[in-house]
Amino acid sequence: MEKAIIAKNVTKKYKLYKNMKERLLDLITPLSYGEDFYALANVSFEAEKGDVIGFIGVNGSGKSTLSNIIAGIVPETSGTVQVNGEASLIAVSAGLKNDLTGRDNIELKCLMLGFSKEEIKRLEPDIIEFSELGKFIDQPVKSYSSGMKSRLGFAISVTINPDILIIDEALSVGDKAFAEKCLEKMREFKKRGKTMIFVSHSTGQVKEFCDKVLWLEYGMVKDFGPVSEVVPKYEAFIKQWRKMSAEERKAYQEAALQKQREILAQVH
Ligand SMILES: Nc1ncnc2c1ncn2[C@@H]1O[C@H](COP(=O)(O)OP(=O)(O)OP(=O)(O)O)[C@@H](O)[C@H]1O
Repeated sequence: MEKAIIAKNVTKKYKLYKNMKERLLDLITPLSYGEDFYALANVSFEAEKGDVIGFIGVNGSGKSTLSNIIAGIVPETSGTVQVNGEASLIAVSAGLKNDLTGRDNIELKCLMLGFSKEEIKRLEPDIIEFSELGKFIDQPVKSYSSGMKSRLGFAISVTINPDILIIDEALSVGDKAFAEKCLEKMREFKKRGKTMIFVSHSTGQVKEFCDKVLWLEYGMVKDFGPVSEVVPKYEAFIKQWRKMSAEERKAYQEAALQKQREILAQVH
C-alpha cells in the first residue's frame, strides 16, 4: 500500500510566558525564560493512500496542532512528517487574509499553490458558486461571520482538489444545509479514494466517514486503529470523564503529564 502520510515521533513544544518581559528576555538573552509546554509528544501514525482518518480527543489534546503540522502551516519541533502529495487544510478562516476580499483570497490561495492566472480564472466561478457567498465575495473577509469564512475555505479547498484534504471542525460552524453539502462532497471524495483527515468532536460524523481513528490525549497517542475498535473506547472514556469531579480530573491530568514527561525523557 502506498503511504500518504508518515508521521514519526512528532513533538511540538510551545513556550508559555507569564508576561511580555519574560518573552523578550527569552529572545534576547542566552538564558532560558518561560515554561515549556508540549502540545504534541512523540506522536507517530501512518495513513495509507485513500484512508479517511478521524482525529479525536478532548479540547486541547493536540488535534489542530497535528493537522497544522501535516498541512505545513506550523513546523514540528522534532520528529518528521512525510506527506506524499499536496495537503490542503480547511479550518475556520485557515489561511484567509482578513483585509482582502473573498475573491482576492481565492486568487491568493490559488497562486500560492502554484496555479496559473488562467487556471484561477477557470476555477474561480466554481469556488464562488460552492461558497454560496453571492455578492459578499467582493467584501473584505473581516466582515464575514465564522460560518461564511468556513464556507469560503471549504469551497477553495474542495475545488482545487488536493491529494490530501484535512478538515478541522469546519463543519461545526455555519448552517446545517451547507454542512450537508460539504459532507456530500466529502462522501464523493471518499468514493474516489482521496486521503482525508477529519478533526471532529462529533463521534457520529467520525463513525459515518472515517475508516481509522487517531485518539490524542495531552499531546500523546492514546489509541490508533479502526473506527469500530477505537470510537467505543473513546465514548466510554468521555462518559467517565463527564462524571469525574474537578479533583479527579486534576489527578487524571497529572498522571497524563507525568507519562508525557517519561515519554519525552526517553526520546530526548
Ligand atoms: N501558539 C500556541 N502557543 C502556546 N500554546 C499553544 C499554541 N497553540 C496551541 N497551543 C496549546 O496546545 C494545546 C493543543 O492545542 P490544539 O488546538 O492542538 O488542541 P485541539 O485538540 O485541537 O483542541 P480543540 O478541540 O479545543 O480544538 C492546547 O493546550 C493549546 O492551548
